[in-house]
Amino acid sequence: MRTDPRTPKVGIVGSGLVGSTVAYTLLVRGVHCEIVLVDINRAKAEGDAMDLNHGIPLAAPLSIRAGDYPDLAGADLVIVAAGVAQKPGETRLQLLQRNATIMAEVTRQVVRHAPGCILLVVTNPVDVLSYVAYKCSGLPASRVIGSGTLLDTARLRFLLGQHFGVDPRSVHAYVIGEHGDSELVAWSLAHIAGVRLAELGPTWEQAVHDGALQRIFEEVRGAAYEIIRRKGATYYAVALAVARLVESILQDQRSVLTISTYVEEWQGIRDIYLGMPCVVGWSGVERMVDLPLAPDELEALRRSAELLRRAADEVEPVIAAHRSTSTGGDGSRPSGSRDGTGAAEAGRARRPSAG
Ligand SMILES: NC(=O)C1=CN([C@@H]2O[C@H](COP(=O)(O)OP(=O)(O)OC[C@H]3O[C@@H](n4cnc5c(N)ncnc54)[C@H](O)[C@@H]3O)[C@@H](O)[C@H]2O)C=CC1
Ligand SMILES: CC(=O)C(=O)O
Repeated sequence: MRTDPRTPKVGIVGSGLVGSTVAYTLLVRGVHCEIVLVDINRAKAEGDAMDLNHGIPLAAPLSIRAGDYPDLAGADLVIVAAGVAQKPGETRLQLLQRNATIMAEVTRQVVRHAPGCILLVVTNPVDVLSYVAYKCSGLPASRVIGSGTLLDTARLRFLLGQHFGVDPRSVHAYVIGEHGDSELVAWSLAHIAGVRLAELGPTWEQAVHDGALQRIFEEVRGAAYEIIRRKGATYYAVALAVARLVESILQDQRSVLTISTYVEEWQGIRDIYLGMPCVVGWSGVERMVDLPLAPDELEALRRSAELLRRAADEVEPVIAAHRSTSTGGDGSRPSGSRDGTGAAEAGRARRPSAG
């Protein structure tokens, strides 16, 4: 249980389409918190804060303001959605070189002012940039989280719900691996009401034989490309995914969500961030679920991890130039917060350790 009675403080760095929609979603969902918007374009953050504040009387009591990095002091959670987004036809990995430096610089600033925070990376390519943030922040891996395949998993559940004619919230299925072209579905573990898809009988047989599941997977994997081709960006569903994560963290829900998490060593996958179901609560990632994947799924996951590892190697110079000198991203905790209160740090330190 979270014992700290303060109103939780959430920073959003990058008040663009995604960042500002996350703030809007937190407001509309009535998530109890104080929000600070930071953007290199200060006027944009200020305009968003004004616009959102005008909705408070119609939604929920909340404090939203624009600020700079020092205003993040004492933040419990900082969401990073700063950087460039894909143009039509561009892959997420093609953003890597441009966004890695931004992520490294943003991370150093955030940790300088809010060392007790959980860092939640949304900027793409989210898995590699979560790795960059981890290495440059010096925070323990449990407190550096990427939004990972949470959005892809929601897309998958929506489409499977449509296909099988059930509420997508009753569909349990995970997209894992890269939030990108090498992602995969853990089909062998997918189920509806405890009945594995593979055991749904004629419905499943038909879905496999008429290629429906393959089409659903391709639709999930290609969703961002299709939306960006039509309207230039995606932001509503990702904002809901991030808000869901924020709720799980701030309210210590310990929900199982497919976030991007640090895998030190698991089934031959080493030293990389990638999407896996994890228990997420007030202290961040409490544990990764040890999925009993089918052999072909494990093989596909390893291939996805290898691709992410090669991408991480490409930004090693950026990491080397920005690596935390206090801890080197080795999992140890940076020394106390610079706001002098140590509030967020102390609040987390008071929590009982996870199972
Ligand atoms: N992980 C996911 O599931 C998703 C990730 N994204 C990613 O989120 C990122 C943001 O996308 P959008 O909001 O659509 O882009 P956007 O262009 O609307 O917003 C980006 C914002 O970042 C700001 N910014 C740029 N450099 C900065 C810096 N150094 N410090 C502070 N602010 C800075 C810009 O001024 C702008 O307001 C992109 O990388 C996009 O690919 C988008 C959708 C889903
Ligand atoms: C842009 C992006 O990463 C998505 O919508 O999945």
